[in-house]
Amino acid sequence: MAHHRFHKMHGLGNDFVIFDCREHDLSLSAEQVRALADRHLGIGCDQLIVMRPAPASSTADMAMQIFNHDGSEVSACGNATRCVVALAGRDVLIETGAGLLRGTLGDGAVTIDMGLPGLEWDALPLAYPMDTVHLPVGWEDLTDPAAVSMGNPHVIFFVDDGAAVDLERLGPLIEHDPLFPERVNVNIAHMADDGLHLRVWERGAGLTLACGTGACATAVAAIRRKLVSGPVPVHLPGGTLTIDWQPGSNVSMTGPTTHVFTGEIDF
Ligand SMILES: N[C@@H](CCC[C@H](N)C(=O)O)C(=O)O
Repeated sequence: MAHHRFHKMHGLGNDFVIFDCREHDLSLSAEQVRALADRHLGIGCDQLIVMRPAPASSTADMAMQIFNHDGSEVSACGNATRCVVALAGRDVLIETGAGLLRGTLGDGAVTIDMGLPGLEWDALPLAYPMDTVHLPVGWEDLTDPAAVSMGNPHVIFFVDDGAAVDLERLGPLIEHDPLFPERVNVNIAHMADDGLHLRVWERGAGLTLACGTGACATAVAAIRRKLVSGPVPVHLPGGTLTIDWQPGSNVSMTGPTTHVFTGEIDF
């Protein structure tokens, strides 16, 4: 049993438990992650984050490790990356499973250079070669999705009424479909005069109030379909992110972060 300090933070209500392990070691089993992330028995969060020193071979200032609520380790989390930059208190280059990401502190917001989106079928991956702008598949009324990797896999449905979609029922069905060998994050978007409106069923976490990589993937898919051009506001249940992307360039994500409290726990 050891004593651990943690930060509870969120980006637009997508909440995190963050351990700053830049100066000491911490290894976590999937079972420990699930226990800490549990909202009844643990601290509670959508994702658990570990800040680590950058590997000696890297030019980064630090590294971050990302675990979903279900204990699975994943490569990318946009909202948590902003929180980590806010905790660092300065502009930083972060080594992630999705590559090197640059975070810039702004006036009340953090901008992350999220890198190039993965636009080929095998970047997600999908089980079969397909046109990722229009996947010829559907689940009940949800048809004709797009697919984009932001270092993690996203499928995006453009619908007329996002609120009418039973995402709690369809989300897990699509997340676990064999078309997505590494499972998938499910994005339901609709276009409005003020930008894109988005709800996300996250792989390994379920319905969340916001998903940064989901907002990036959805903006990229909408721009590829020529529905919008960047920068585009993406409105999520927890608030708004601004996403910018021009074909061939990196995706930029800007949004707020909130530090809720600092706590201590023995495990
Ligand atoms: N909330 C995140 C995404 C977290 C990871 C995702 N659930 C996955 O499994 O890929 C974000 O803000 O991007």
